Amino acid sequence: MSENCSQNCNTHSNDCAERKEQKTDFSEKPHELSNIKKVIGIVSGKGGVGKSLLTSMLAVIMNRRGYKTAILDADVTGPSIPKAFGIQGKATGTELGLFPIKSKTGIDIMSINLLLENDTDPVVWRGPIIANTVKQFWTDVIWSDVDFMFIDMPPGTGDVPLTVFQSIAVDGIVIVTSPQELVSMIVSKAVKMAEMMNIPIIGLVENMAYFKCPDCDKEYKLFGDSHIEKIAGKHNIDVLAKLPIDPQISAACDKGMIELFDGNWLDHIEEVLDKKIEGRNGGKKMKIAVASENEMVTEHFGHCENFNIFEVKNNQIVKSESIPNPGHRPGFLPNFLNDRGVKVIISGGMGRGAIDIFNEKGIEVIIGATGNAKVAAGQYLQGNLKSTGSVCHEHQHHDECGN
Ligand SMILES: Nc1ncnc2c1ncn2[C@@H]1O[C@H](COP(=O)(O)OP(=O)(O)OP(=O)(O)O)[C@@H](O)[C@H]1O
Repeated sequence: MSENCSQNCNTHSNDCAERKEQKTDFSEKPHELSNIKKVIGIVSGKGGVGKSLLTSMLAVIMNRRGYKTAILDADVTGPSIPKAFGIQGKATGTELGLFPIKSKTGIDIMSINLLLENDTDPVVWRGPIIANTVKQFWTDVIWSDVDFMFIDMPPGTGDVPLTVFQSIAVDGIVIVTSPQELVSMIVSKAVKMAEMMNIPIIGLVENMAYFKCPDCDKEYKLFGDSHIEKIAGKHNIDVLAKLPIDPQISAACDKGMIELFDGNWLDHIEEVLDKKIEGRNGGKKMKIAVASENEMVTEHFGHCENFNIFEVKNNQIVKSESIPNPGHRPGFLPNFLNDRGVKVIISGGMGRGAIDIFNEKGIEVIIGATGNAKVAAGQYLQGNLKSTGSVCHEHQHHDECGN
């Protein structure tokens, strides 16, 4: 360290070797017992356009198709999800965390209304508390295995939705509008917010687009002609669906029977969400390193013989290579693997020091693994390999395990 260094990088404009990078990553990890594959946020420019309805419908459709589905109701000041699903009970918890409530057809739901004593109590909290509540729905709720989580986002593009986007790793958003809104401006704002957050936009849904006369089947555009295609074209995004105003829909919401809704407007959504959205380990490439003795997971991370590196795409191993351990010096191996793009390290055992360095670099550490390295990597991708979390303290392992 230079002799002039005050260890406060803000007081100097010059770059120096000791300069520490400012961290701007506010993302929070989900509860360690949650294994959530894809997270879809439903956003709108303002309240009352059908955001909760669309969130519910998407969850119902994906649940009908056999996916494990969950709804995180982040619309804390206007929570309408429990009512639409007819949920009366209250959420429970243990010292480990909170449990969502299962709907009649098995959709896991968490909402502020499942925690308030009286669900007609207004939530008159300020923005930071609301944002924090939503964060806790992500970090403190034990969601277990979820294929698709749908988040009913707080309305608008202000402070609260922004904080939610920063803390929860959303894989894509669906923007819902209605024709009477100032659609163009609202969509532009939502698109800008998504771009700022670097979140893919899955598409637009126009709600209340028309009313179909039950007697003559004629469609009436109650709010005038739609400009949704033009707006979508301007931003190069897809129009996923146009939903009619349908008294049966509002009746289903009011009676808590949204799970029985009938309509084919969103039938193609499985294709869009399953194939086109990159999940946590989805379309993005990533690498898993397994500390090994040849083909087998080793107990001793620092003194392993080789690292089996598996390249993953669409949650599948697409390439395998074995690289020799370049040698063990404290703190060296985490940097060595990080430089090679490794995002997950699997080992039998590891010292606290090495675990901390990996964690600082955002690399997930799985310890306690045994057996064949490729099988272990495959189990991890299936969500079946959990870290025992056991740190190696034994004196004789001190050096071998990478302390
Ligand atoms: N296409 C539709 N046909 C009939 N009723 C609808 C339709 N879309 C929404 N509604 C009704 O309009 C009301 C508002 O919808 P919803 O709660 O989904 O809006 P929102 O955007 O989530 O609003 P908020 O942000 O205020 O919660 C609900 O009673 C819902 O049943």
